[in-house]
Amino acid sequence: MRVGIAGAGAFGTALAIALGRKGPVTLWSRSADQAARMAAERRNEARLPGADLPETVTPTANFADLANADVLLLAMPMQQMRAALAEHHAQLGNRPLVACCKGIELATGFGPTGVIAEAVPGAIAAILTGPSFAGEIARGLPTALTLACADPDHVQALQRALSTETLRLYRTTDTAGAELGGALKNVMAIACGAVIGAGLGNSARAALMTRGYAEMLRIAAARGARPETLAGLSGFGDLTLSCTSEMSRNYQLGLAIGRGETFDATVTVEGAATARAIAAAPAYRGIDLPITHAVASLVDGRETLPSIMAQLLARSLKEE
Ligand SMILES: NC(=O)C1=CN([C@@H]2O[C@H](COP(=O)(O)OP(=O)(O)OC[C@H]3O[C@@H](n4cnc5c(N)ncnc54)[C@H](O)[C@@H]3O)[C@@H](O)[C@H]2O)C=CC1
Ligand SMILES: O=C(CO)COP(=O)(O)O
Repeated sequence: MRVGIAGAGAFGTALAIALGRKGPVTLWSRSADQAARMAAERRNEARLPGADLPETVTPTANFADLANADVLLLAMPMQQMRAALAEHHAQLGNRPLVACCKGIELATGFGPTGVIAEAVPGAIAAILTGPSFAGEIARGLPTALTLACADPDHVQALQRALSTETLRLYRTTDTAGAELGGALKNVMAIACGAVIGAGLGNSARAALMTRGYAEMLRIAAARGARPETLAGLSGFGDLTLSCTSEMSRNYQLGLAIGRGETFDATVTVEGAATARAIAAAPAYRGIDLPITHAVASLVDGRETLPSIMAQLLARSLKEE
C-alpha cells in the first residue's frame, strides 16, 4: 500500500520515517520552504530534530503528489484539520483518510473521524492514536497504537498496511472510544502537570489520573463508546504516558501553569481546546466532570490553581 502523509510536524514526520522503513511514503508539507529543506537535508530539523528520513520518504509541498497514495494519514492538529480537508477537498478521493490527531473540534464537538465524515463524505474515516512520542517512533523504539475504523474489513487492511516491525497496531471498530481516549488524556495531562508543577505531590497526581479516567468513562458512555476501548492503548495507555512524562507538551503546559510560568503559545497543545470543547458542549451538561471543567477554567485563566484545588477538595463525599 502506498502511503501519503499530509502534515509534516513532529508526528507526521515520525510516521513517515517509521513507515518509510517498510515502503514508499510521500510526506506533504504546506510550506514549500520546509519541504525543500527536508528534501535537501533529509531531516526535519524544525519539528523532529536529529531524525533521518529514509530514502523511501519523498517530501513535497505539492498536494497533487499525494494522488497515488492508497491511504492518506492526516497529521495536523485537530483544530486545523477541517480547514485542510476543505482546502484540498477535490484531491482527497474515495480512499481511507486516517486522522493522526488527538482532540475534539471546538466549533462542533466532533472528534477527528466525525470531521472527516462530514468534510469528505466519500472517504473511509479512520484514526490512529495511542501512547507514542514522535521522537521515539522515529528512533524505531517499540510502540503500540490503536487503529480505529468503523468498517471491519477496512480496519484489518489498514492495520496490516500501517504496522511495522516496531510499530504494533491494535484494531477496533469503536472510533468514538479511540478518539475520546486520545483527546481526553490530554486534558488530564494538563491537570497532572499543574499539580506536579505546583508541588502538590505524586499522590495528588495519581488521584487526578484515576478520577480523570472516571470522567473519561462518563464522557465515553454519553457518546456510546465502549468502556473497554478506553481501557486500552488510547485511554488508559495514553493517560499513563502523558500524565507521567515531561516529554508530553500537554503535561508541560500544566507544569508551567502550576509553577506560574509562561508557556510558548505556538506549541501544539491539544488538551486546552478539548477541555473547552467538552466544557461547552450541551451533550455533556449534567455529567459530573469536575476535572475537565477545572482544566478549561485554568487554561483560560478564569480561576487559579489554589482556588480550583480548594473547590475540588470541598465537594461532598461520595461513593467511588
Ligand atoms: N508529537 C507527538 O509525539 C505526537 C503527536 N500526536 C498528535 O499529532 C497531531 C499533530 O501534532 P504534532 O505533529 O506533534 O504537531 P507539530 O506542532 O509538530 O506540527 C503540526 C504540523 O501541522 C501543520 N499544519 C497546521 N495546520 C495545517 C494545515 N491547515 N494544513 C496542513 N498542515 C498544517 C503545521 O505546519 C505543522 O507542521 C496532534 O493532534 C498531536 O496530538 C500524536 C501522537 C504523538
Ligand atoms: O500524544 C502524545 C503521546 O501519546 C504526545 O503528547 P503531547 O501532545 O502532550 O506532546
